[in-house]
Amino acid sequence: MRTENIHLVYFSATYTTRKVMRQIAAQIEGRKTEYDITRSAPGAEVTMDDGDLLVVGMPVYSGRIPASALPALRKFRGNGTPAVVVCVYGNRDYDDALLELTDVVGENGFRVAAAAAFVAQHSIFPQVGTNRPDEEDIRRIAAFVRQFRRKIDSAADSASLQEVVPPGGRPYKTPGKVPLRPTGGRKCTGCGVCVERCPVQAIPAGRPRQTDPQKCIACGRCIVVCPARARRFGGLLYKIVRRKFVKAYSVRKEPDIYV
Ligand SMILES: Cc1cc2nc3c(=O)[nH]c(=O)nc-3n(C[C@H](O)[C@H](O)[C@H](O)COP(=O)(O)O)c2cc1C
Repeated sequence: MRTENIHLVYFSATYTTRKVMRQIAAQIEGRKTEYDITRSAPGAEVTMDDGDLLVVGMPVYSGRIPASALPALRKFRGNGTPAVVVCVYGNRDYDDALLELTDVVGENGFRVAAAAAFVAQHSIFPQVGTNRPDEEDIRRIAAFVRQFRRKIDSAADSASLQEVVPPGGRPYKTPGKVPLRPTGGRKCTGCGVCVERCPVQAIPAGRPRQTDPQKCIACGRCIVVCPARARRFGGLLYKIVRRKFVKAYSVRKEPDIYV
């Protein structure tokens, strides 16, 4: 079957999921439309049909997909339309996230023909998965694209596409609340870039050194966008958790592909 309109939908706070999605996009032929749902959802539902292919990318947050991304993700509706789902995780585990993403996309009218979990630098503990995706990951991404293209191209129609069921359990694991919040330090110039780019409006406009602990999802966006490098995770708790985390999860993991 032909899929000439490629719709790339992703949530990406620190841009590694976006990097994976753009690598995928670079390997697929067709007319591409990118929807970055990190800070906002499309105003109206986006309905897909014949000739369309949905490719969705989500980071893994506590073994799940980010809860704050779900309302926007649910705006994309299919009509038996083929879809490919991708999770990007920080070298610990993707637990139930890929299954959850497959389920959500399936419930919205898509047939999930392929799924993959790729590794990227951990956005809270950058000493884990440092500089990934790397050259080897990019080769694996290209191989994944070749595999799902072959599968979709050789299917007579979407009804005959075999759907994938990635690993994971139902009910999905309950995500633990991450007790870490980035804050601004003395280098903060009050420019407001973090206030504007925070996906959940957790940084008060007049007081950008602070973070609203009720709203913050610890995504790390404010750290990577700060031009003065003034924001960071800090404090004793962070240092203790980081030491344990780096010790436990530094052995390199490789991507998993389900086609
Ligand atoms: C709140 C939070 C929870 C996370 N939970 C996990 C996890 O359960 N397993 C894992 O391997 N990585 C986890 N990570 C790391 C991210 O999945 C990883 O860094 C991802 O590449 C971030 O994507 P982004 O750059 O597109 O925001 C977590 C990151 C954050 C911010």
